[in-house]
Amino acid sequence: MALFLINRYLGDEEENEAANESRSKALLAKLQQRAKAREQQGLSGKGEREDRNPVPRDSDTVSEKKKNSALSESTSKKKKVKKKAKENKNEKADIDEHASREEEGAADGKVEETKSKNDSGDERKRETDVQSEPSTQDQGQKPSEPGFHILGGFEKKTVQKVQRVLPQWLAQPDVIQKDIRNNLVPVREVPGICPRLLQKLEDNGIHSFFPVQAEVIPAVLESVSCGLLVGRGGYRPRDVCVSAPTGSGKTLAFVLPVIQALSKRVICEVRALAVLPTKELAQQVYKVFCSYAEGTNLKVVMVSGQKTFAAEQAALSEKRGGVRRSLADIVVATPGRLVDHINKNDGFSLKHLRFLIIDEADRMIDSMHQSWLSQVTKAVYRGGSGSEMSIFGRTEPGPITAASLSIPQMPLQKLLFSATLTQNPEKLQQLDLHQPRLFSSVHTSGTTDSTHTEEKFHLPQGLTEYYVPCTLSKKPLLLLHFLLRSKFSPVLCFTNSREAAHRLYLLVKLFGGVEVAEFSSRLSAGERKKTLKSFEQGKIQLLISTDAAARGIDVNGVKYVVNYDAPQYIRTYVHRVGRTARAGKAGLAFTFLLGVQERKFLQMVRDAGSPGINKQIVKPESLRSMEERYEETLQELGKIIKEEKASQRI
Ligand SMILES: Nc1ncnc2c1ncn2[C@@H]1O[C@H](COP(=O)(O)OP(=O)(O)OP(=O)(O)O)[C@@H](O)[C@H]1O
Repeated sequence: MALFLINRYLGDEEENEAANESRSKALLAKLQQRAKAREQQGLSGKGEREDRNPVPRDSDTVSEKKKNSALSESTSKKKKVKKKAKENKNEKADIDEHASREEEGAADGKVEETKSKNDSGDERKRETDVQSEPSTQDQGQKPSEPGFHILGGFEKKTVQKVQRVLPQWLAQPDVIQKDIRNNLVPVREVPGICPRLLQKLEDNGIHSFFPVQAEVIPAVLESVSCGLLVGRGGYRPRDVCVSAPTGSGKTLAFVLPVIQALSKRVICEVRALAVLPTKELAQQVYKVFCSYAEGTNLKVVMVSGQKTFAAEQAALSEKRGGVRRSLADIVVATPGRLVDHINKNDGFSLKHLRFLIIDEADRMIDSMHQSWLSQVTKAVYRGGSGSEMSIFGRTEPGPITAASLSIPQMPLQKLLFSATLTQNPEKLQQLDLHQPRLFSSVHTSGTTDSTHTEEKFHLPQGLTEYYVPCTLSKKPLLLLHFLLRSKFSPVLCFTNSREAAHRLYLLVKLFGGVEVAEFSSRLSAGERKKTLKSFEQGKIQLLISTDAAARGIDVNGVKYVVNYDAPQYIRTYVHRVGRTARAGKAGLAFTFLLGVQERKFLQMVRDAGSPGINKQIVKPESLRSMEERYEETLQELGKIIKEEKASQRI
């Protein structure tokens, strides 16, 4: 009697168990009967054979010899019988297995029952595994040959889902409130800001800090509280990563502490380097640095290709009496021009660099193929190893040891900023961060399902999102309807290519009634700068742009963003719509969606954490009165494009 009852989970088979039981019992009995019959047949067959071929007997043999031979004969007979029985037993097992396999497809669970009487628990389990996976056969694998045992290790196991585990610094960030208006902090309440900067802020009309500034400024100031050489407790300061919505004031969050930290410097050397992806952004950040460096000895220089290489070279350093002298404390650069200066400009030195600021960090990581970061690191530690171990000598940081701490050296602290900072640790690894500290408005749980890898971003609080279902042919009319009938102004409109931007610009211009301009790489840097200025001054009602203006550009007073072409990636969407609803203000974003785009786009926006996107329907009747003029315009547009193509301007 069994001491314990072990209930096994048999899945769906359990339900059919009762029905299958009687059949399997019958089958087992039948098989056992057949095996027995064979066994008997084998024995009787042997007896017959022996009768037919009797062992020849010699009448003259000694009786003892007879005895012995009789004895050995009976022993060998016994052995043979045993052997035969054994063979039959194996045969029976084979038959069982063969029969089980034959029955496999016909009755689930039946074979299971049969085998359970013969096999050990392990074999039974293996068999169950094999049976419970018809997919093996479905996938084109041969079913195992009847009569052969499946040896261990080949059964298909269920693949465990891998949990994505974020490092603690990513999983548990310092939280930044995304609601700007209700979380303003008076500038004088934030500790550590010098009186000169407080005055400057007041002069610039800034009386309160936005949440990101109230969190990040004290953190960076704290890392320089013991001077530029060492961080708190004598250790190398931690790198800082900031992920906060568009228009939340990230620029001031790095400009203010850097200016304050460097304002007491004695010798002019490049101590802060801000790297930005485009000339326009570099120009914007340069302006903010200049504004807050006013009244100090600090010199800010921009190297973005807006001036000639020689002019930038002259602005960065000079040689007096054969001695190089830096003319810049803070350099604002685009990666391409920066690498040019590192490689071709002898007067440009980064040996004293203390802050490396990477704005639009996720984009800058993606453009790592230019290897600008490794070039910067090389330039920082150039000539640092070996003989020149003075207070200014620098070696690339390694593990912390008593020896490594005995000579303090200028640490390089990285400050990363973006509205869509990647949470991909592999990508962030490329930046070689030192004990990073993350400030984020998005809180992600430490572990997530591997299938659910979408990253979440916060959109500005004051943003209202809409999507407008439309057809390809009616898209331009919709835009004109918003401008001429709904009187939207100023509108920043995005297309997916510069050709599309140019075509739409020509079409709106030909239709008339709207002050329109385009913004793309078709224009020179100078033309783009002029266009942005006119748009900011309110001289342009509609600016049609590629993604060149999607990131970072801070144009005051943009009330409407129109995604004329739906963006393909969520990051692009976040940055495009983030050109409105900045600094806690309100703004509207419209995305034109073709029928085929609707489902995927809406899913993408929802997955990224959008609070909700409203449907805006424009009735066809509303467009009817513009249709005739639109048709004429299309014909004119066709001619102009032909002419442009002929003169190869497109
Ligand atoms: N404390 C403040 N009070 C009032 N206005 C502010 C304050 N801080 C920043 N601003 C203004 O808010 C606007 C957006 O700031 P900023 O360009 O730094 O945003 P951002 O977070 O860098 O945006 P993006 O991610 O799009 O680059 C700017 O016009 C800036 O002058």
